[in-house]
Amino acid sequence: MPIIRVEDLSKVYRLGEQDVTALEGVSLTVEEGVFMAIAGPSGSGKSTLLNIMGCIDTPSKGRVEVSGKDVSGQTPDDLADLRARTIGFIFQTFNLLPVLSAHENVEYPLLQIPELSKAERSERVEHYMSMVGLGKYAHHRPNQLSGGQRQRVAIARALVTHSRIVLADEPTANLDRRTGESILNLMRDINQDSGTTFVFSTHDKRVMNRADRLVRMEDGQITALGLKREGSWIFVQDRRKPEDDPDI
Ligand SMILES: Nc1ncnc2c1ncn2[C@@H]1O[C@H](COP(=O)(O)OP(=O)(O)OP(=O)(O)O)[C@@H](O)[C@H]1O
Repeated sequence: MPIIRVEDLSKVYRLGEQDVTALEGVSLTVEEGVFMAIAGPSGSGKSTLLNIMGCIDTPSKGRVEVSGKDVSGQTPDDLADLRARTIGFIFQTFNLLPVLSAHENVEYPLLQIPELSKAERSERVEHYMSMVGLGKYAHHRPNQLSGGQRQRVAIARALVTHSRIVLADEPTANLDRRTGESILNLMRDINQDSGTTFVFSTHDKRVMNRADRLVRMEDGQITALGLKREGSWIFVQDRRKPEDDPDI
């Protein structure tokens, strides 16, 4: 069963007197366990698509299913619960709370799960902090951590609720190349070890080439859909123009 399915999505933002079409007729199936990259130029709709798949934004038109459930009929409380228990987010600017320690940042989403005791929360936080290699940094505040370490905290925070899906908006954009690679390796290891589905947007060709599924976007539409087979991309839908980059 696909873990996310979107059908004929459109999103129009009203900006003053103008309508801006961010997505137009986007349909996509995300199978459980994939490591999927969404690539495309700035303004092509990558973040809008991720936000709608993660139920933090709603489409103007179209259908969104998460874990087989149509989310359009759900109340804001149901959606908050679905997000809290199923979906983790990672952002390019890390989005950690500056006044909280690394441990407290990771613990924060667990406060929305009332059946967990304080001891269970601590045990989970320690497990994920050590999984991302930050066991010794629990008491550091974000401004006492490097960019790569902050993104590791964000990864632990995304996983601590036992999310089956992690959506990451340009997770390596603010990191130098080596640190970005180590973050990507960490995400890939977690994907392979635990089967957690990852969908991430990127501009970076090296990052997209690490994926096993590739969605190419242009002007709010999907122009190509790639599957990795024995190290090469096979495109099952391809509406790219001849002047587009042939590699992606
Ligand atoms: N809140 C908003 N209000 C108005 N227009 C918006 C809003 N959010 C996005 N847009 C517009 O929608 C289009 C798609 O934006 P989106 O952020 O999804 O693109 P993107 O591919 O993620 O870009 P980038 O790579 O620069 O982050 C753009 O034209 C953008 O200006």
